[in-house]
Amino acid sequence: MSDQSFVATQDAVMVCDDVCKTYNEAGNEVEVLRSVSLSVGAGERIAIIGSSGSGKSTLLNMLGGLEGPTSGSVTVGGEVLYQTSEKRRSEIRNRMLGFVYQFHHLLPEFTAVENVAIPLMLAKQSPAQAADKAKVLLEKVGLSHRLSHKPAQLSGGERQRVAIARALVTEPACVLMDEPTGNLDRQTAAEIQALMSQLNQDLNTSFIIVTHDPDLAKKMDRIFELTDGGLVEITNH
Ligand SMILES: Nc1ncnc2c1ncn2[C@@H]1O[C@H](COP(=O)(O)OP(=O)(O)OP(=O)(O)O)[C@@H](O)[C@H]1O
Repeated sequence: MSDQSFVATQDAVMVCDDVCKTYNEAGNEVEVLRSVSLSVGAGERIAIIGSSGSGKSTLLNMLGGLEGPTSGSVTVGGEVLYQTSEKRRSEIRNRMLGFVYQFHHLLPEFTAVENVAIPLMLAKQSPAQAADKAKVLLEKVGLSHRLSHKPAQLSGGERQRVAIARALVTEPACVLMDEPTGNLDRQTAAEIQALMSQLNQDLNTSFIIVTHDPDLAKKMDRIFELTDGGLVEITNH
């Protein structure tokens, strides 16, 4: 199927409809998400907050196609994620979504440029083209002096910025971030926020961000809190 089959409508890049998630732990059912619904418009920036263990990562994984709900549906670019094949799901993820996790999962044997170039190569771009784009993104996150460094040669904040560059390099419709500025000092966190705003304005990228940082949450268009398994919108500012 061609890329045109991915539709990021004005109305919703992502829709999460009546999602429930229950884990079965040693015979006990643990209900983590209870009838969660969320619609994310193109260019919309959403913060998800909630106490530890409230289900934020579970929800983010579900929105990102990593873990199916017990019931309910998640639709990305008009396609119901967990009703397609695994192959199709990974195509949707690669084409439509970008991910930044707390543990950045960079490949240790590859340089910063190579780590950022990998999603483009998976999308069938030539290695030279992919490396060029990766360098541009690494410059944007302030790492032009670290292009050939491997993850072990980078600081925690630098690794985080490589992960952010990797998530953004394919210009995804929606970026999912788990504590994107958690390990960063104030100045670097502010730079990353500025980069997100720039992408949001230039490319209408949507962001869904799980965060404990109230400053970051307040900069988003809408804030939701996960509490007792439910997602409740709280008034910004
Ligand atoms: N695979 C699993 N099997 C069983 N229980 C799980 C599983 N994954 C998560 N849980 C449980 O679901 C609940 C929500 O976990 P989750 O990681 O989504 O919370 P969180 O809000 O992201 O927490 P934190 O802010 O501490 O990262 C927790 O009680 C956790 O123990």
